[in-house]
Amino acid sequence: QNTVGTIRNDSGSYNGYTLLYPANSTETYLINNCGEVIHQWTSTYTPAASAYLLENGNLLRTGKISNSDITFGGVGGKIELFDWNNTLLWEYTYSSATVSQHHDIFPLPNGNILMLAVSTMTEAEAIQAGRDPFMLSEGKLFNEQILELEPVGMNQANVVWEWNIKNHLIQDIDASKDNFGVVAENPQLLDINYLNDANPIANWLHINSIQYNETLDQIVLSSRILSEIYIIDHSTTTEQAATNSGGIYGKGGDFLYRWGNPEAYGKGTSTDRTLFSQHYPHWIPDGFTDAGKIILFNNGNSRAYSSVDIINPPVSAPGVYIYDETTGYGPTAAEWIYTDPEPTDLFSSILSSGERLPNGNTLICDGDSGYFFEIDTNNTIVWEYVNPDAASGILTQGDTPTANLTFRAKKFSEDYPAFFGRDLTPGDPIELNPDLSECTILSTPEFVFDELIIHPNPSSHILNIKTNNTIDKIELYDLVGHLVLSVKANKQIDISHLSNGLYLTRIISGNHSITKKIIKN
Ligand SMILES: O=[N+]([O-])c1ccc(OS(=O)(=O)O)cc1
Repeated sequence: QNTVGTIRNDSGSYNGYTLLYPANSTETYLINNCGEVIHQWTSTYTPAASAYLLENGNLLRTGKISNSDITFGGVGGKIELFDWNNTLLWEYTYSSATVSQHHDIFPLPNGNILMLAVSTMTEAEAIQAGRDPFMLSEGKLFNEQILELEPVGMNQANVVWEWNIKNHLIQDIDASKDNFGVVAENPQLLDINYLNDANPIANWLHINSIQYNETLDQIVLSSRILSEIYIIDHSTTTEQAATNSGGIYGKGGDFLYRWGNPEAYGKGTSTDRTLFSQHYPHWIPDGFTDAGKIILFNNGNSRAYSSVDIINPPVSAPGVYIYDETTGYGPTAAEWIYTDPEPTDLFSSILSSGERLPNGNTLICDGDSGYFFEIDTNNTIVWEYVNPDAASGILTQGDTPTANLTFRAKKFSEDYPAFFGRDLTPGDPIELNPDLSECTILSTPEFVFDELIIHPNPSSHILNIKTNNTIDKIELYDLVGHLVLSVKANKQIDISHLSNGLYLTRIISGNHSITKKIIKN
């Protein structure tokens, strides 16, 4: 039995490439299901927490730089963008005595980057914002902010949008302050004095994730300490985002939705909690099982087991969340919950993730053990991998792993555009003295083009090929296998000179191809 690297690869596993960015390592790896390294990037920094492989093959990665003033787990301060060949294209530093990037970022479709950060409120500012003066154990309080960065040059950015939690607070202890009000009547605001039984530290929210839904133009955040997730509008201007009006949903930067701990907004008690220091809430992508719902890793602090949960927020229209004056935001419970058959056998108090895969499997990262596992639709474990790149260095097969934490696991399909035209020849596994005797890459499912349509068919003259994938080459074969036509990078071919009959059209994209029948008439 292997102790690190791939532990299991059964026939039901999803055959793709997994991005691995160990928390204590400067390396980022792309591995196949046997744990063989397909590609690797090297930074000078360990990650703040997250990293992303972009569709163009670039790696966008957070980095941890030292900051003696802002020190909580997940503090980074840096973002780096590498191309496929590990050339640093851009870097950005957001770190000082009073601000820091931390945990997560999100690459937007337009090339901008959403960045999570804290900025320090002084004791006086916190009290002016309604914080109970007895709840300022560090003499400061962190304002959580989101900055949208438009990269400029090699190491600069324009901040093109901004949101700050300090503009969306409420409190019921000091009527002399502007934001005094009834917490239970204002679920769109955050009670600055709700501690959820935590110590009154500066990092009172510990936001650990930012994810984005392009269709809705909404952002979902996750607070580890308050055990709540929050959805806000991204369609606002920066000015609107500081208020309670404007944007597609008309609420400015106020919460559109919150879930996990209704006690936080006066709609329940601690027994109504459904989330426990959760991580990585994100919308399941279109085309996947449970698309549009929110999946997350529910770490389970204070209940001592972790789960992966899917919730389906009730809406009256897309992105418009139903609020019940008595019970608050629904649903009352998650729609799907995965726990280990022996629930306490899966427990990670920090980090971690769960994500749906294209074939309906679910990939789970037990972060504090650096353990990735994939379950099929019957909850059977079909793939297991243990990160061998630990704080002490690269582990050897057979070692008992320690300090090999991982923030998230993300598996990409073989047809993810980043892989087109790349050399994906497997190298060695990461671990020393590897043992792949039990592992084979079991299946190479046919490459699926994203909605490939050939029309008209039959055709006497022109064939049009409609697909979002890049077409590198089109080949036409007759029924005895002779190549009769070969066209480079085109979405249209002229077949008027061919004799009538049946042909096979082979469409090539990177190192994948698909073959379709067409009729010339
Ligand atoms: O040890 N860390 O690197 C670490 C610990 C906690 C942490 O915050 S959490 O909310 O993601 O668990 C982030 C990073």
